[in-house]
Amino acid sequence: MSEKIAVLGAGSWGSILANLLDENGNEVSLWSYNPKQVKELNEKHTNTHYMKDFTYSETLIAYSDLKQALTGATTVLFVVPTKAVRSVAGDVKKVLEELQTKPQIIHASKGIEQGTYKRVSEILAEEIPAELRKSITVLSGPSHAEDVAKRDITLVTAASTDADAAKHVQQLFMNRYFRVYTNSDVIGVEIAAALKNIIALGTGALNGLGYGDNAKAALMTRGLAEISRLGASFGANPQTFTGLAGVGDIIVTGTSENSRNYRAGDELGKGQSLQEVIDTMGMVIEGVATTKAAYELAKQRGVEMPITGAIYQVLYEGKDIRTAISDLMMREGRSEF
Ligand SMILES: NC(=O)c1ccc[n+]([C@@H]2O[C@H](COP(=O)([O-])OP(=O)(O)OC[C@H]3O[C@@H](n4cnc5c(N)ncnc54)[C@H](O)[C@@H]3O)[C@@H](O)[C@H]2O)c1
Ligand SMILES: O=P(O)(O)OC[C@H](O)CO
Repeated sequence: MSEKIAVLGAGSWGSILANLLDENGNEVSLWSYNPKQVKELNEKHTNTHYMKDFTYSETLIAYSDLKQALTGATTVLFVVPTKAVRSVAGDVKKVLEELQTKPQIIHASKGIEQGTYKRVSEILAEEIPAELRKSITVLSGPSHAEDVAKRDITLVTAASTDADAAKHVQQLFMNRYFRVYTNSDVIGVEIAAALKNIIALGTGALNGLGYGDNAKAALMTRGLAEISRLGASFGANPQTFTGLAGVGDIIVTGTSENSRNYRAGDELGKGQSLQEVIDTMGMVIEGVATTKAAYELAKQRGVEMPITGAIYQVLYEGKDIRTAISDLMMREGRSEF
């Protein structure tokens, strides 16, 4: 099967997924709002700031003009940071109406919108033409761009309320190193994907402070418990949190130097300020904004999320990390389940 696919967002993940789709035999246009990046991708087939030492397929074409990128596309994949999804989707809507095309919509972003607390598929549903909403599919799971760039084995899930749409995404992405399952639980997959970044900030901080594996395993396990509680309050399927988007992604993000969230936490643990960490990363650290959104959302819904609350206090209220850890540890004893 070969298609014309437009990938929107040429950071680490967008550019590597675009390259994978190209390798799978599709005609891929990669859109970035940064003309310098487009020039580098087309002339040198590199994207040095985001993927050091990777050479992209010569048939992958980058565009800074959205209309050019979307022309003829039967599938559109959004991979911009969550904070940019609404504005990019609004622009996409205008172009699609002009082109009179009706592509399938996929996204691979992991976050929750500030203020509205919307998941990415909800933002897209509000912004794209109404007839495309049903096709929205989320691609998520334990997947660092750096590993996919090496064609290392990666398993993810494609979640949609439309089974045919999820199946289509599975077929588009599957290859010898990239295996895709389908899932109908969009809510659970998106909540798990967004909130695991908060926990990775935490395990990174534990690492920076010199804590060991026990502490990180504890944080990931109890972190997933509170993520599942929030998911349940929205009607998510509890099984989703035991799957690729849940436990899988919390392991990969919460233990790896490839994770920007983990690395950011590590630097915080070593004593850098949040602003210093953001300034030096030069790439999106989704967990920072998601911590605020999840903290407010949990309060609004009356869901108990002590770890998220502690990380919120560290990031947004200047609480000392060691005090936050000690306060969590000294909470009243309770039953695990
Ligand atoms: N990097 C990974 O391994 C990975 C894996 C799975 C999911 N994700 C998710 O994918 C999303 C994108 O992450 P990434 O790693 O590619 O980020 P990145 O920081 O590497 O790149 C982000 C890209 O978005 C562009 N961008 C930023 N603001 C924009 C705006 N307002 N309008 C248009 N474009 C804008 C940047 O120019 C850049 O090209 C995030 O939600 C992330 O959680 C990343
Ligand atoms: O680098 P991070 O922390 O944004 O994590 C990347 C992916 O979400 C891992 O699955």
